Amino acid sequence: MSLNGMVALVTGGAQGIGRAVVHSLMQSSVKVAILDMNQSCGEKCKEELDLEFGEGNCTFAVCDVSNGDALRDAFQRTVDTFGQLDIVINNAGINNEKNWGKTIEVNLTSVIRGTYLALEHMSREHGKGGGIIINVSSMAAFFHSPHQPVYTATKHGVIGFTRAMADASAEGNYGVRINVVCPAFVNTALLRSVEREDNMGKFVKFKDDFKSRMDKFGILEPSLIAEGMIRLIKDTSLNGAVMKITSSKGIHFHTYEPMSA
Ligand SMILES: NC(=O)C1=CN([C@@H]2O[C@H](COP(=O)(O)OP(=O)(O)OC[C@H]3O[C@@H](n4cnc5c(N)ncnc54)[C@H](O)[C@@H]3O)[C@@H](O)[C@H]2O)C=CC1
Ligand SMILES: CCCCCC(=O)/C=C/C=C\C/C=C\C/C=C\CCCC(=O)O
Repeated sequence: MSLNGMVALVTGGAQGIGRAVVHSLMQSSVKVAILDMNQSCGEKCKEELDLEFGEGNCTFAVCDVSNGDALRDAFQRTVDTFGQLDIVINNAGINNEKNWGKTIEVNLTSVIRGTYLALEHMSREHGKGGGIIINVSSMAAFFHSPHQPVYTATKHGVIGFTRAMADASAEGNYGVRINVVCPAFVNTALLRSVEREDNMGKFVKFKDDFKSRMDKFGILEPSLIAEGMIRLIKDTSLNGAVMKITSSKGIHFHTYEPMSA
């Protein structure tokens, strides 16, 4: 499946996993709208992408995904600029056990809102031509982490929401495939927040235990997560898939018991 000419929107796309998938999409000739709340990082990212791929192939907008109106505007501006929307990656996430309410807003509520906005712009229900949504969860949803209970809860939530919406899309003939990716530890700024009391709150005292998990399970590069996402986009048979990415098994899928009638 060629992605040439498609338009994608990536939240939290200025650095880390988001930035890696933006780069992979642009290598496949996809035009990309990058949303991020980090202005300096986003501007630097766009400058570098313009140099590599030429101007006019990506946009950057400062957008806090937890602000519903701002997110709605950013989706609309993407369609106004590029004329269509085909791929949405709800990637922005934080790790903050101290301000755990914010963690729920960014990691779960904004993923739900981003999915609904994506459907407004892509679903046949709304007279649109279909598309692909990827929501970003974590292996923390499978190996619960005592160091980050609320982060873990949000990542469970993202999987449940995505699978249910994928079924709704199939049953409602939305023409939109909705999948979720669950990376293990990835070498990004987020991972380094394990050292910080203002992120981990009282759980910071477990940081050595957390770090020994990283030593045990290894740390992945963002490019591997981007590779997994491109597979989710290109494989038209995948809807409601839960992709896991770990050091020991690489890119693979979680399987569930079939639901009995
Ligand atoms: N790094 C890791 O070990 C893992 C990360 N993940 C998930 O991958 C996703 C991306 O994380 P990383 O690339 O590691 O983190 P990162 O910290 O390197 O990048 C996240 C980006 O999201 C942006 N962001 C944060 N809050 C935002 C908001 N409210 N509105 C808009 N942008 C916002 C940040 O400014 C940043 O540019 C997150 O959902 C994270 O939970 C999942 C598994 C492992
Ligand atoms: C500082 C917070 C950053 C949190 C980032 C995150 O989401 C990482 C979670 C990763 C995993 C959860 C804990 C342990 C399990 C890790 C990998 C299991 C791999 C098992 C295997 O098949 O090898």
